[in-house]
Amino acid sequence: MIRVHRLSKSYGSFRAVQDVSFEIERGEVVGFLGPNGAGKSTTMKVLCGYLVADAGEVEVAGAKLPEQGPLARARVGYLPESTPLYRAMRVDRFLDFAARAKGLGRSERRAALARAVAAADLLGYLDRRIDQLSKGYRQRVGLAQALLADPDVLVLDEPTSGLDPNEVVRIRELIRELGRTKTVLLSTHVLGEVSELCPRVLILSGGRLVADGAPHALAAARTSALFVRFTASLGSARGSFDALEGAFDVSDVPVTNGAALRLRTDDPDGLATRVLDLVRERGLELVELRHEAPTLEQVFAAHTGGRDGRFDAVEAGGPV
Ligand SMILES: Nc1ncnc2c1ncn2[C@@H]1O[C@H](COP(=O)(O)OP(=O)(O)OP(=O)(O)O)[C@@H](O)[C@H]1O
Repeated sequence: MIRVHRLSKSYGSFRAVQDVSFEIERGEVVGFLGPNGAGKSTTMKVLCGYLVADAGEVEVAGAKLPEQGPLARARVGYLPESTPLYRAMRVDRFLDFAARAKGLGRSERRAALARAVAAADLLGYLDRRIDQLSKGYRQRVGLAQALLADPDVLVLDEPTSGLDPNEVVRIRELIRELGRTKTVLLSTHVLGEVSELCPRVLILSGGRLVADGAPHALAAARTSALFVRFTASLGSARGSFDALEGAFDVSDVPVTNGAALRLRTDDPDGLATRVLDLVRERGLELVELRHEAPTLEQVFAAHTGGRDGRFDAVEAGGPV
């Protein structure tokens, strides 16, 4: 449904998107992550035919870009970061206007409007002025506008940004519903939203694609840790943990009773076996052994130059 090959886009001499490639199959719901200024909106605008790439090949819903820009705009539903709504207009008139702009004929418009209004859950609000709606409802109007031509592909740029928690929940439900029948590319800064809605994520950083995969697979590819707790202090056995094969960054974790360690590792299963052997050998009393997998936040940070996903007591749930 979406094929991007070596896409680059600059603003003047500033390279906003560099050599980005990915493909999205029909029916996928994909999260598009990246820090501010990573190039997400720029990529999305190119996909929707609103910006022309400097280099690369882009094909969306069968439309080649930029050659078939009008076709792409008809086949892709786009919810921009700040929805350009004519706020003094009534909802129904705005949607009718948007449907005309998409080239829908009179008879098509009626059906398109009814379908989009139902999908965006806007019934009962059609005669309201847009500027009298809450931000969540204005976002629904934007969503209805994106759905007018019944597109196969939806590109949603931070659809829940700035909404109150109830509205966030409702918009996420709508997106989940739409994801059953459509291909969705969703940019967001809310990692919980991605975990909830997207089986796959793309992470952009500094204009480059730095990760592509299922959140759990990306997490599995990162360094994780083992947390081990004992009834009593380790005494002379402490040094043996530093020497365990596959353990690095062995750190003491403050606990109220006994002793605890966090061992960073790329091989949690193998290391757990060696920890248990050592415990037996040294006659230690173990009260807890658990694997701490990296969270999506840590994966994101590691890929985008934030904190590198190191484990400390706070990230791992506070002192034990
Ligand atoms: N019209 C423009 N002219 C010049 N620079 C621009 C323009 N639009 C975006 N940029 C710059 O390009 C870079 C990428 O911007 P873009 O909006 O694509 O990032 P983003 O990942 O969507 O960020 P955010 O999460 O803040 O929306 C940023 O540094 C931005 O300042």
